[in-house]
Amino acid sequence: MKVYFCGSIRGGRDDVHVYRRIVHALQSYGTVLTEHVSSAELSDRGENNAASGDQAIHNRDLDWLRQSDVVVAEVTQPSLGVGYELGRAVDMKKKIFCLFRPSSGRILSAMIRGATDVKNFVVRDYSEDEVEKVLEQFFCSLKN
Ligand SMILES: O=c1[nH]c(=O)n([C@H]2C[C@H](O)[C@@H](COP(=O)(O)O)O2)cc1CO
Repeated sequence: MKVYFCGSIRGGRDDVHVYRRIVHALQSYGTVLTEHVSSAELSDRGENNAASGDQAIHNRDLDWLRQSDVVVAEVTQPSLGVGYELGRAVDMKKKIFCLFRPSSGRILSAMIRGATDVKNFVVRDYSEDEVEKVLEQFFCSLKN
């Protein structure tokens, strides 16, 4: 199974420790195409500060998105890139699982929570200590 993981980069790296934990858990279900999103070495400058590098990042990520079987997004830290990826993934009819931590005090965008359709677009509120369990439940549900 190929998993596309989305997490904030230029939107802010406050949650990178959570992304690390999610990617580690996801690797027990398949190949994570976007492992770099969880790298502690990647700052909020992104992979490449030169504007010319952005098109390469965009095109590579869209290729990976097309190849993926499932999209998992940590959406607590607002990110334009993650929102864009999710919109494109909906258009590609991907299975999408969004994870949000209410303990952040934030209120998730209506354009994400409101996209829930139970079958292909699931938004799950969770706390960090239950992340592995929540992912296990999601991947089990894919088998049914
Ligand atoms: O350097 C990058 N590499 C990269 O793969 N992305 C993708 C993957 C992330 O899920 C998402 C983050 O978007 P943003 O940088 O707007 O927070 O975009 C985004 C950037 C920088 O925008």
